[in-house]
Amino acid sequence: MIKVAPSILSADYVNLQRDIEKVEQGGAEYLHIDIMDGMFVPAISYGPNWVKAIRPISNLILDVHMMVENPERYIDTFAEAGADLIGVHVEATPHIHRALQMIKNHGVKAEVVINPGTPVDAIKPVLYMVDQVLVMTVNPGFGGQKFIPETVKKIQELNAIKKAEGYDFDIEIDGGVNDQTVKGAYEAGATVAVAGSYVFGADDPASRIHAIKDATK
Ligand SMILES: O=C(CO)[C@@H](O)[C@H](O)COP(=O)(O)O
Ligand SMILES: [Fe+2]
Repeated sequence: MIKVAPSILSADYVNLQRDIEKVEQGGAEYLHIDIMDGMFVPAISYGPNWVKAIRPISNLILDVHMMVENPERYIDTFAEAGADLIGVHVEATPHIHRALQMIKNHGVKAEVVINPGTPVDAIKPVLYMVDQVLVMTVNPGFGGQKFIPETVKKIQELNAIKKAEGYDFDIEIDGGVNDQTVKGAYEAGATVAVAGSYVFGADDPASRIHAIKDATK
């Protein structure tokens, strides 16, 4: 069964604690926090103070997805704010190995992220050192977009490398995930599903978490 990471990008910010409690009680394992800098992606979302504020009110794994140019500038700040896992895009820095090393030096789980247009080959040299790979299933920047089915082939390719090399990283998917789109990705090897609008778009987010999990039994 896949692990679920609700993305607070689609939560009700005025009632954030209530929404976080709903997904925690609903069986989610992670809480996905999208950091957007207005440069790597057009939108600006929120920063490390949100991670710091959420840390004491939740036991969920705080999964920080940095959509930030040159993420090395802010890794220390997010680690100190209480992130459990930090993801950096291979497209956002010429120093992906250094960025991942910085995350690991804090004792925080390190994730490398690839956009739909980036081949798995681009991250092969760092796969030995990561705890999680995030395969974007939409182009990053906004919630509520449509799942790109062609990305499933990349999950398969990554899973084949994982098995051949004996790596034990998780494979996360992010974008357009619901109880239908998650199926093919899960069969291809995805182990963690981010879902924003699908989960928080319902009056009862727990039912949507269960639907994703039931689809991957
Ligand atoms: O990183 C991103 C978007 O760039 C995501 O984490 C979104 O928050 C996913 O939203 P949905 O596609 O599930 O609505
Ligand atoms: Fe994300």
